[in-house]
Amino acid sequence: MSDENAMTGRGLNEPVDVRDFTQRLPGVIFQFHRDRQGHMHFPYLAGSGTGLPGIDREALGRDARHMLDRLDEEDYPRLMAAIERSARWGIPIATKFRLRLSSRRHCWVALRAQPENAPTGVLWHGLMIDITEQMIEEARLRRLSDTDDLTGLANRRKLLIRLNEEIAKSHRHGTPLSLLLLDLDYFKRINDTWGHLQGDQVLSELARLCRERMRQEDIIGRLGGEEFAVVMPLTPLVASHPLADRLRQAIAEHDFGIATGQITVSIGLAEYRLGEPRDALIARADRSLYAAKHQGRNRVVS
Ligand SMILES: Nc1nc2c(ncn2[C@@H]2O[C@H](COP(=O)(O)OP(=O)(O)OP(=O)(O)O)[C@@H](O)[C@H]2O)c(=O)[nH]1
Repeated sequence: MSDENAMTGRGLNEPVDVRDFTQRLPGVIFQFHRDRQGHMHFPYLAGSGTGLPGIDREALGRDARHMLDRLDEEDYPRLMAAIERSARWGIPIATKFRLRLSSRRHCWVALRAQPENAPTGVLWHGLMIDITEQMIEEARLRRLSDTDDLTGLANRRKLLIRLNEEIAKSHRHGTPLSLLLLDLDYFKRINDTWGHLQGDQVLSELARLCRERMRQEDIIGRLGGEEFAVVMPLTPLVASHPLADRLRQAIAEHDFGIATGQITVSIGLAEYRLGEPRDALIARADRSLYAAKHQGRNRVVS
């Protein structure tokens, strides 16, 4: 007998009280049945890990709706499709979903299940584990990898991903899309005169101003250094130009804590042309920005 088994006083594979054992599992093991009419229930459900709070397990033995009704709206159709695929092709289900605990709280559940054809329909054998903590940690790490440290804006990587998505939408629906590139004027001078820390503060304050001035659906990011970008969905140039100019003016008039009028920005704008590659759009906005610098700064060029 190993040391471990010596502790339990049992030999390996000696009979255990299975009922007691399953109730102590840090998860739920189950059988899930769907009959030919589509009625679903859990003939077997045991374990303690996934609390299924507020869900009566007895009731699940009669009708799985008691749990399915608590599924997050987005996850419900996804899980139903996974069940359908699994039943049709005999492939395992491997997915995760959110269960509503209250109007504002939910938990995440990972589900694995193996289907088997039964005389009455399809029977799955599976397990569910609460993965809420892992999902929260994952979301925290994702936020970190998407966010610019100094300003809290989307970083370059995230902004380019969002730009790709908006270009795809614009391409599909033929809707307008503007890209704005913004660069602080003579920022080196600000750093040299007031110090790098003050420079950092100007960048954070500028980010705050952009967030305040732009619309909820606009995506604002810091491309790096003193260069920022705003992706403006559903916005043609005729609309984005006055918006950009109002932003430019607000920045020029803002008190950044150093002499007002010291901080100005140059802005380059471009509107997406159907079928144009992303980098061509960026290059056109960049050329406009270069022209704004060249023409004397503190201006918008499209
Ligand atoms: N404080 C601070 N400065 C930064 C940061 N990133 C880049 N910079 C500074 O931004 C300055 C950019 O200088 P340049 O590229 O010469 O441009 P500029 O002085 O803004 O001149 P124009 O763009 O031509 O108007 C440099 O001094 C960089 O050190 C940052 O995170 N914090």
